[in-house]
Amino acid sequence: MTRPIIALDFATSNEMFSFLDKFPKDAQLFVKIGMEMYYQSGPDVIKNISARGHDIFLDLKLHDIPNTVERAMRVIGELGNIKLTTVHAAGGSHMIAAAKNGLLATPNGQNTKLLAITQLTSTSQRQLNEEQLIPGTVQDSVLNYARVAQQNGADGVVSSGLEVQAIKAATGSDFLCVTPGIRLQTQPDEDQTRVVTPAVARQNGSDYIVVGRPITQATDAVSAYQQILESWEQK
Ligand SMILES: O=C(O)c1cc(=O)[nH]c(=O)n1[C@@H]1O[C@H](COP(=O)(O)O)[C@@H](O)[C@H]1O
Repeated sequence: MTRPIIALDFATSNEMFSFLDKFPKDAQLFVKIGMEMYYQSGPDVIKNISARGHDIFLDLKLHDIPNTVERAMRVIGELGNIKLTTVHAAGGSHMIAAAKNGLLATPNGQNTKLLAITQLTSTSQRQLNEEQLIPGTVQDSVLNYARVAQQNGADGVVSSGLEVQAIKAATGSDFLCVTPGIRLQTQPDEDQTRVVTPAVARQNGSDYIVVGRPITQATDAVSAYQQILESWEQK
């Protein structure tokens, strides 16, 4: 069983560290550093978190021309201690392949798994058809991106839990499915549109769930984490 990944979306590193301090000192968490923390604190935040023994998902969602992404991924690879990192699949096959090459170019990056974002969990059917002008269902688009990602060297994808069964059927069980947009039934969706509970993510075959506000904004963060963990581990 993997641990739920906690999205550390905080405005300052002080806030982030006081959140982490609520957990027992020997708790080995799996945490996600996104744009907000990384733009603010840079590589230091990675060093400080891995010094505490936590595993790191660095989620910068790169989306640029292949050369730029390859060079940026080389820098991410050199940071070391990054288990998972992301690009947008919409950047295309050449960009995904370049991202993987960038990681493979550094010894540390060879241990970093590359994930492609398919359709963000905040994207609705209407936005897909009317704003992105992509016809068909969200699942069709997610599956298309998952195939392109797999064919170009990605190790997995990020999608909603609603699409995981279909992705696994199309790509095989080793291709990682990472699932944000996680909410317990009683929790508000906020800006997410394609949400599932941890239990449903597990039943559908997700390898990892990513959970932010339901834990980081809870009055009792440790018990909120426990509740998510129990739902995730439930058969
Ligand atoms: O790449 C991601 O992690 C991601 C992809 C996606 O499609 N949807 C999504 O919500 N995320 C991230 O997952 C986290 C979800 O946060 P909460 O909605 O607060 O649980 C945020 O850090 C998002 O940036």
